[in-house]
Amino acid sequence: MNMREKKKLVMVGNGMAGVRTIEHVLKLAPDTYEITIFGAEPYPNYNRIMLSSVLAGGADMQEIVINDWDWYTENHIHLHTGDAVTVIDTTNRYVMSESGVRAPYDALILATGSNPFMLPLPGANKEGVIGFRDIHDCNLMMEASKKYSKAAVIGGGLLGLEAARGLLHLGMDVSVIHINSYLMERQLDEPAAKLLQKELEAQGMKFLMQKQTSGIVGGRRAEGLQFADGTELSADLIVMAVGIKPNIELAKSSGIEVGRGIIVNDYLETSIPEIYAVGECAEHRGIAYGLVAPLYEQGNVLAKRLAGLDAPGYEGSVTSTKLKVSGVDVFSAGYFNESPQTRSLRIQDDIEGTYKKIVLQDDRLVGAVLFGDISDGAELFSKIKSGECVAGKEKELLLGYPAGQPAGGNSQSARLEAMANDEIICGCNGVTKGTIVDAVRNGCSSVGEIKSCTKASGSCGGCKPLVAGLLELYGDGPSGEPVKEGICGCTTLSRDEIVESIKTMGLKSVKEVIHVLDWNQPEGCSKCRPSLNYYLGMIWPTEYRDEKESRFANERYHANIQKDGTFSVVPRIYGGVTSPADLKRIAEVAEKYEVPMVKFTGGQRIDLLGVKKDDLPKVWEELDMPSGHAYGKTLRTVKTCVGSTFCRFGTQDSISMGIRLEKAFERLNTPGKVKLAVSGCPRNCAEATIKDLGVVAIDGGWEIYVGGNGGVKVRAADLLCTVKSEDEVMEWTAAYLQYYREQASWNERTAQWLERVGLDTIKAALSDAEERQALAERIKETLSHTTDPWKEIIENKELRKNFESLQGVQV
Ligand SMILES: Cc1cc2nc3c(=O)[nH]c(=O)nc-3n(C[C@H](O)[C@H](O)[C@H](O)COP(=O)(O)OP(=O)(O)OC[C@H]3O[C@@H](n4cnc5c(N)ncnc54)[C@H](O)[C@@H]3O)c2cc1C
Ligand SMILES: NC(=O)c1ccc[n+]([C@@H]2O[C@H](COP(=O)([O-])OP(=O)(O)OC[C@H]3O[C@@H](n4cnc5c(N)ncnc54)[C@H](O)[C@@H]3O)[C@@H](O)[C@H]2O)c1
Ligand code: SF4
Ligand code: FES
Repeated sequence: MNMREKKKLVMVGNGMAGVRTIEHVLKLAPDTYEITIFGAEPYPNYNRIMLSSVLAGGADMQEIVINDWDWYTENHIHLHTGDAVTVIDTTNRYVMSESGVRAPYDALILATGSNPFMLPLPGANKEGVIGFRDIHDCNLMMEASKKYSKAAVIGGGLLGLEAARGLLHLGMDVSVIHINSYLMERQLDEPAAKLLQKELEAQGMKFLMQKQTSGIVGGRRAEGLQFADGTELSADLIVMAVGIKPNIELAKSSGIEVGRGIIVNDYLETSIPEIYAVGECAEHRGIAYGLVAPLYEQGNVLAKRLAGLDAPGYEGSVTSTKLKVSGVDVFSAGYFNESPQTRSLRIQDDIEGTYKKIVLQDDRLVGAVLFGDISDGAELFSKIKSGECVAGKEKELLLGYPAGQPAGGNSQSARLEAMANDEIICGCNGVTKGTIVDAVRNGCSSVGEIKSCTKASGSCGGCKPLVAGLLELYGDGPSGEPVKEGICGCTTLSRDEIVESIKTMGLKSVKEVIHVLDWNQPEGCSKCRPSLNYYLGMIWPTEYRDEKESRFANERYHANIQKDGTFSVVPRIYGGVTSPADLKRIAEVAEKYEVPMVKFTGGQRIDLLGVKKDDLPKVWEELDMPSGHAYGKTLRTVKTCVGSTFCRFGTQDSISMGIRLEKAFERLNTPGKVKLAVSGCPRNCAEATIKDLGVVAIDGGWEIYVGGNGGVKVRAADLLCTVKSEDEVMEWTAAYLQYYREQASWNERTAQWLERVGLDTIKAALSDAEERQALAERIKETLSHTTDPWKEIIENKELRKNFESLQGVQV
């Protein structure tokens, strides 16, 4: 067909929903239209969703372009960017732009999106008060972060929290002002929102809840906020994220019927013939959507209409959302609030930090909220959309695996394999498992290729791990390229690369590392999660909050699980020295809780074996002794010999030296477990030379041995140094342990580490007095933030509950 015979299709708005519609039109009716697009922004079509990631350092501006300039040229599209349409002449069928471009149309699409809703507060027009909608806003925030330090975000919804996270990443002190009593009330219920707030507070975000802003103070530039209750907050940058308003002004002034948005029917037709509206600016059956998935569905329907195909209309969408804040997994879909017609099932695990609620109506799933573990999101959302009957399967949906089956078979690949072909993997683009599997079978061999071919993972990116999982499951495996060995199968990054990235990029949580460093499994695995938890705690001793869910079961329960499911309890007995009173108490507790066995350990401690899980907090409480940490990668014991107080050979007081060491370094997190010993003379009765660090008294001083091991592979320790005083023993031990903490890989015992790096390297690092003292200072700082885990659980009702049998299931 000749170009001149083509119909003229004009689109106002060069954003996500509009251009997606055009892409479909080009596929369905490549020769029907001569296309002209006007965009008010001076850019080609870009992924607005990813602005949050740009702000948070997870992507750069170049990466977010969806269709570059060449795409428009290749598809013969006349593009006018940085030029807003100001007039629609609906009688003579043309539009006119700000710069005076006149474009006649046969069909006109309005895809003008939304504008951020700016609260009409006194002072809202001051410099430094912005919305968060486009590249310009994003640049303003990045610039402001270089000059100013305090940011206030008004609105604790999806956008506000993503903006706040980005500003935190940029080093600002960020307060979120929220009008409601809990965050994201449009997407979450209260328990999930409270968990979210706690998690974000741990990342450094501050919250002012139930606060109504009454004004913005300052001179030309904003300097702070005033609230209705008379309080104030100082801020150099104020971001308003209190919702959006469909951009309807152009339509309204052209006589097109509008409500909250531009009113459209099921075929996206407005009140004026040949004028259509799609995306956030459109109001369909009373709803103006603010997420891309429904907008893309609208785009599909409109493209078919424009291509002249006889296809069903758009009937509205059920939506799902995910908050794109690294380190926090939140998912919500459908109708998640209870009503007299619904019933809900909930499960909450405070140790794992997870929450899950499903809402049912007439035996159908109508809504879900997930926090902490969102791996069931895709499946639940599919069930909500399909409206299938789930009677009898409610608990299965809640627990995420068939009731009665162990969760072990619940790996991502097992789930993906079990999914039906019509289940949606990419919510944003409505791409099913079947479509992705077909793409893989037709030769797509990377997530990028699958994205080009199916669009899956091309919008918010939240489904990338599932797409990668399907590729692994149904692809041909590695393409022969050399694969770099990572710390586990989830990444190709080495231990050192990860530690370096955590430091330089300021990553503060396991999930953030997984997200920013692009792990191929969204939840990580049992190998990388505990190691990341360790590295984060080692690097950020003051601010990092230990992630219990990233620890092995023994460390989560602060007791070693035994063959029969019971636990062993080893209280701390410093230096192996006890008292009649402590022994009596141990005996009474053992009798009261019918502990089947009381045994001395190889490290001179008393082990109560066979304690029931429910009894653990009570046993700890009644023992009233600190945890002996017999279960963790930490300082286990300091074994001592009798020493000079009673032994006639003893030259030094090994017991008091041992107790001093144990009291100084108990509770320390280390890459592998650490055992110490102190002997009072070279006869070495405490076997100090097969310990991670052993101290042996000699005439006039002490020898310090390192890297010994008495386990599977016996290794005699090497002499690190000889010192004169107890204080020097303390300093060298502190420096050695901290150097090991900073340099070793997680799960690497000192013996393996020493063999890997060599004794000379360690000696060189510690021989400099200044460096040694700096290491000792760092360990001191770390230790000042540790607490006794047993005590913490005894005193915290919520944590205590996790030791009761299956908690939190409410039907
Ligand atoms: C920071 C951020 C994060 C988001 N994250 C998510 C997410 O994770 N998941 C999700 O589903 N959604 C998310 N959204 C929402 C999503 O980006 C929007 O739903 C989507 O972009 C809407 O597409 P649209 O084409 O309707 O509007 P837009 O993408 O806003 O495009 C409209 C375009 O029209 C232009 N325009 C307006 N008037 C005129 C005129 N008169 N002449 C010419 N051009 C005009 C505008 O300048 C704009 O470029 C996010 C939004 C933001 C701001
Ligand atoms: N991850 C995602 O899916 C994502 C991310 C960003 C944005 N978006 C979309 O962008 C749009 C805008 O997001 P949003 O968060 O601004 O809208 P929203 O309507 O979801 O949330 C606005 C929040 O601001 C609060 N609020 C309203 N008035 C306030 C006031 N005076 N003071 C303090 N708080 C006030 C509300 O209680 C509400 O929780 C939405 O359509 C959203 O879906 C989605
Ligand atoms: S190591 Fe020396 S001091 Fe200690 S108990 Fe043995 S002989 Fe006595
Ligand atoms: S779910 Fe957002 S890109 Fe796939």
